Amino acid sequence: MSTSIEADPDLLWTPRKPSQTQTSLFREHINQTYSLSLKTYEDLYNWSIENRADFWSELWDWEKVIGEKGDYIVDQDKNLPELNPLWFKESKLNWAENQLRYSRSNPNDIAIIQTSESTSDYTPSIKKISQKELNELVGKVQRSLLRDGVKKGDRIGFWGGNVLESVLVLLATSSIGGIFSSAAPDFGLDGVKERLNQIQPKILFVTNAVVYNGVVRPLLPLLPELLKSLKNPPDKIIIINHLPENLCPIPDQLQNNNSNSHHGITINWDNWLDTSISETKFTRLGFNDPIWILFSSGTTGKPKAIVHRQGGMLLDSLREHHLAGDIGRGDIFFYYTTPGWMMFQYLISALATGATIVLYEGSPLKNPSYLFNLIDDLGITIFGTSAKWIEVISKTYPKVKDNHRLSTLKQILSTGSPLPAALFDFIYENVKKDVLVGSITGGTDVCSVFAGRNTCLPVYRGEIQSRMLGFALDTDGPRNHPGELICKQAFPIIPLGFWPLEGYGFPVEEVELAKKRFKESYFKGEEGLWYHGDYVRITPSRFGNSGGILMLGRSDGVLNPGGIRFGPTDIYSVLEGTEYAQLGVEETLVVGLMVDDGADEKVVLFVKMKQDRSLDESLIKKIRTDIRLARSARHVPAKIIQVSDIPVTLTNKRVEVPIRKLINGAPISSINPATLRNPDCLEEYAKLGRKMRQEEGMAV
Ligand SMILES: CC(=O)CC(=O)O
Repeated sequence: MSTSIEADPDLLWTPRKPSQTQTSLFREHINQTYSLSLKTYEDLYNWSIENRADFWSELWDWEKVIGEKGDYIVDQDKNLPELNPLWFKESKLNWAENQLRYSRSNPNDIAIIQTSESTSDYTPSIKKISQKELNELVGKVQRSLLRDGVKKGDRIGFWGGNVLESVLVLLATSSIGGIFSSAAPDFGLDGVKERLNQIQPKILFVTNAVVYNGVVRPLLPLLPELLKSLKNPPDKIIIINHLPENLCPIPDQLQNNNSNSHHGITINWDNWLDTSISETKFTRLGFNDPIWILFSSGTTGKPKAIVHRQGGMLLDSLREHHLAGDIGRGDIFFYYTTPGWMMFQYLISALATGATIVLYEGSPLKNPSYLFNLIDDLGITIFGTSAKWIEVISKTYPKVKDNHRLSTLKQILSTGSPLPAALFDFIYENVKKDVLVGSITGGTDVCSVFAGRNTCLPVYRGEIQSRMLGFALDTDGPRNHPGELICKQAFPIIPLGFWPLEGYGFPVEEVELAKKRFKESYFKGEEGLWYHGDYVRITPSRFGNSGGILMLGRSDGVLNPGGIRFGPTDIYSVLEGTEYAQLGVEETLVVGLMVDDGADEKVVLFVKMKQDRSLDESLIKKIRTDIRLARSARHVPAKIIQVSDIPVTLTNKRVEVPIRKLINGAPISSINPATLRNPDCLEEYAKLGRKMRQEEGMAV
């Protein structure tokens, strides 16, 4: 451990006024309330997990949650393995009421800015919606849903772009106690079908089209086939004209039903919407009532339909945005996402802090300067994206700071995959020096962040700043060694389960199967600890930060050649710099091939090259040398093979686990193609697997 903060070569950024941050002020408040003398973030973190009931209760008050808290928080002693205790059992609240709370106190503040990509014949205008307008719009959607008989527990589906209406539908659904679920425009028909068939929405909203990479991509032509394939189709389909109708006309099969009457199957948003004006009314519900269903990008079986609880989602998003992130009124918060990713919910929940949120629909990369211009034009203060986007920018648009002022920008958040150390350097050298780079991790399973950005702490190269308050995170191995990320105590954002939950009219066998699958997915072993599926290392505590986190890959993608365990990221990070991009390397994937009857494994590196470039002997030699020098001889892949494509999930994550299974002999049918963006490439891996197994003298 370094003795002085300035002497640490990995230190990249320090907060200017750490004592003024929400976390430090909260620590002072805890000290006063409980007569304690917690001095550092680490002290507060330890207190928060040793006194969970007090922590989450204090958080409720600190964040001025609207609702009745009640006396019961959680039974601290009834921990995992009770698996999933109820929290705040006596409380009553409404998620949407809390998201819209600034519409009463600050009606003229801008709540949402909506912007979209353009095409050669379509230039959308930037829309700004005030808090008051937002409340009234949600009220209109709410009344229209109620008129259509929507009630507590009904599922409402949304398929389409990251547009204002998606937020209105989510808020209105929650105001009534409905359960929201959305799919992105780029999910193929099978992906949408699988989701809708599981949850059976009463009403489905669809945007007529989206623009991506300058091209109009209509969704309506897919709708007739989608509806035909649903076991239990929605009562109504509401079409949102995100693009002008002349650019994407309604197909004939849908035209017939498109009437002003509310009995048709498909109705245009404008015809459906109740236009009378009055404020939204909120039904207060229990903390543990469901709010939305997210789908995990698991690659075997049906996607897991994860049900989250409204109180947990509200309280923890305030912990994340306001307490850890100091986001509040005056902030303009952008996160690049689609409604098919949990970052959509992450972005929208920042409304409860009073910040303005920015919705962007379109490709983030068609013009790499576009989003940086947006930061300057809108005065964005918090900018969120994926590690992949930062990597592409570092290769295609490296001189960011020469072209953009970025004077309002305070934080850059990154997720989706680990942010390698080289990309921290890229941001600080080429984007902005005085900015908090927050690599954040959590995911669909918790719909929040377990470890991430923290405004009261320094940023160290390659590290996630801290474990978040209230989560007893650890690894299943010794400290400072890589291990699986676990949570040792129950927390209020454990999902309620997988859909269907009990009590919603689904067959008992389906409910029981969902319960079993849920338990098997996260709670391993006798102790019933929460296994998050990530392979990580918690670094030693530095300057009171409770230890940062290094992400090493998905835990089941762990490599173990000759008994040396390491994550795929150890290899990716060596090959991710500009040098390899210039040599033509586009993407890589690393997995283990089982040898010696499963007693050992060989590391196999698949490389996708840019068009017209090939993986020649000299490049293979360079890869081997660089990995040996940067890591160790044990990390050097035994096989380095060029492939035509690297498989990714619908949310663009590389999939080590199914490819590992495939090359070790599992059939292609064991992988659900609807969960992948490019399932056509699986055949190539199956063939390569057979060839490699033959070379190793195994039966194929
Ligand atoms: C916060 C996250 O972890 C988001 C994701 O990568 O799915």
